[in-house]
Amino acid sequence: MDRPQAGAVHAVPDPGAPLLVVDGLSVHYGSPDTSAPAVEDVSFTISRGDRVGLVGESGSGKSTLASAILRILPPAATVKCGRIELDGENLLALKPAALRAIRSTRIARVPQDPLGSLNPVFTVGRQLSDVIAAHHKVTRHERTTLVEQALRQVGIGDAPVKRRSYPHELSGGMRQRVMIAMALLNHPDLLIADEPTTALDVTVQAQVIELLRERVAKSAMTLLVISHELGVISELCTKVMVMYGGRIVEQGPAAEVLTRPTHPYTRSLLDAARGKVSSYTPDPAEVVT
Ligand SMILES: Nc1ncnc2c1ncn2[C@@H]1O[C@H](COP(=O)(O)OP(=O)(O)OP(=O)(O)O)[C@@H](O)[C@H]1O
Repeated sequence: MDRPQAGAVHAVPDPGAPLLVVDGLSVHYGSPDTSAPAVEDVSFTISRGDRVGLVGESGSGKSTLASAILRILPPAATVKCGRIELDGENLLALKPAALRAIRSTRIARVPQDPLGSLNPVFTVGRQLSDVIAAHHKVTRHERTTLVEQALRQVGIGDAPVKRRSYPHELSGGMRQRVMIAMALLNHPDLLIADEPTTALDVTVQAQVIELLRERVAKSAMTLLVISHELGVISELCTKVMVMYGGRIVEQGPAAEVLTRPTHPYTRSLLDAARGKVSSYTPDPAEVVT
């Protein structure tokens, strides 16, 4: 299945054109007057076909930034200022119905915790089928065929059996495969994978990374991977953005940032990934790029 037949026809995208533009974005939990920003004055552009990794330690603001892009920030959060545009459309100005239409067809997310993201009382097949039904007018029989194709594409061989399974009946790796299938169902322009392997066993992590790499390459999809692990980023991404304290402190091609980092925090991340004891204390005089 490359695209459900009954869907809207998108214009042929121009590879390399800006897809997501984030400009001067700041997010606070609580009042901007009394709370420190979780994301502060963040700007970047992701072009079509880019595979971008967002890396940084816990609490650096990665998930807040992803939630702001997806417009799923909790009520306590406020976007103080900034712009988020997808193909020139201001996501921050969209009404709920327009947002629902964009989610899963234009931007989709592979979550950190597949068990918490799947509904425990419905089979995985039913949940995949509902996502198709929300956006495409296809018969029940066609939906079943599409669901089984989607499961096979993520390496779930016995799809007719597995689609009848409830989430708790599947392994963690299998559940994450289902989430990837769900995210890819409507062929989004941008796939946001938020710590896609963190909840998985080490052996399964490698399989899920390989699956993501294969699916993204096959569909020439634009990818934003969020991870605190440089290994995951280096496996999947062509560009890297490094977050620290709510800011992007360094960004550039993965080959450069991961071999010749310019910011001391990125150097400490790389040292830690290589098993060297390393710590980073910000110097107030440091230039933030
Ligand atoms: N719902 C919330 N309410 C209040 N503060 C929050 C909330 N979520 C995140 N924060 C705060 O915002 C800052 C950024 O957190 P965020 O979760 O975005 O970072 P992260 O880099 O994604 O971390 P992790 O890798 O642990 O998920 C942290 O100081 C965190 O404590």
